[in-house]
Amino acid sequence: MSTPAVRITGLTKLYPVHLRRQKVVAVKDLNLDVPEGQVYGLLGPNGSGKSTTLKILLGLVTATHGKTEIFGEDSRDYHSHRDVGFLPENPYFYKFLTAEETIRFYGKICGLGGKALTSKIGELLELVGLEDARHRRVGGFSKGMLQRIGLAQALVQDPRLLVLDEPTAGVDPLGSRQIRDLILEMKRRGKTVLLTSHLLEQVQEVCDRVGIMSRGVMLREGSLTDLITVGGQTEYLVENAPDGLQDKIARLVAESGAKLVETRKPQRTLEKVFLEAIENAQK
Ligand SMILES: Nc1ncnc2c1ncn2[C@@H]1O[C@H](COP(=O)(O)OP(=O)(O)OP(=O)(O)O)[C@@H](O)[C@H]1O
Repeated sequence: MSTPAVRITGLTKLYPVHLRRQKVVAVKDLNLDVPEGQVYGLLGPNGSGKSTTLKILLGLVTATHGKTEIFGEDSRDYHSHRDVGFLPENPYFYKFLTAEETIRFYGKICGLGGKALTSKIGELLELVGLEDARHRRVGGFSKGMLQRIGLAQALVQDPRLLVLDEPTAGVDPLGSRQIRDLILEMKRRGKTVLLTSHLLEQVQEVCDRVGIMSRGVMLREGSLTDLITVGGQTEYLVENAPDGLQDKIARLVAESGAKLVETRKPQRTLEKVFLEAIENAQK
């Protein structure tokens, strides 16, 4: 089997509590693999240890026990970070810089420069849909625009692994749709994405694998399809059903000894209705 993009083995993190002897257990004996080329969603309620796990992986916080690897290298070694782009939970950007200057700033930190960086900036602004805001100061950006400029900075050195902490938190449905489309585009380009979220429907749309954490412990983990498929049942979707078909189907099902559990009209999600209404109004 190929080396996973991320491997976390027996990870535990205890935070000291000021003036107390007992410690907060933020992460407890966590194991997970993120296969290369997949989108992995780490889910859990507030305080379940998601951000701590990411911070340890990125070398921003030290682990109490356990091992974290990026493409087979110990992630405490900063060389392993050359292939990683990171979008923190609440990214902070210099308000007086424009979108272009912001990406240039991060590009230079990553050792890029000259014409290569200038063309990279154009490419990234187009990718995240901010070409029109190229010369606008980031201080006036909406939350959705800030997350998109955050994604652009995470992509500046063309990393193989993207780590996104709550990429759509606080973003409206239209903005979060754009971010999800970008995540899928990254996957199409062969990148691996590890993200955290508590917006479950959104995770369901983009993730191949999911881990559910609570109080630092991994409760469930696996491929999204395995986790959400209801065993022993089959759904049929029929278009233009003539009168009487439903009764015939019910009879056939009864004759076969199976049980017809439910017949219902398919529904669209409220999000789809919302996005359609907004998009039509913008035409
Ligand atoms: N620097 C710190 N010092 C002490 N305790 C901390 C520190 N950072 C996090 N914790 C505690 O560790 C636990 C896990 O926090 P963490 O931020 O990793 O959770 P999370 O799942 O990312 O939550 P959220 O969804 O709110 O971002 C919480 O109980 C939190 O209070």
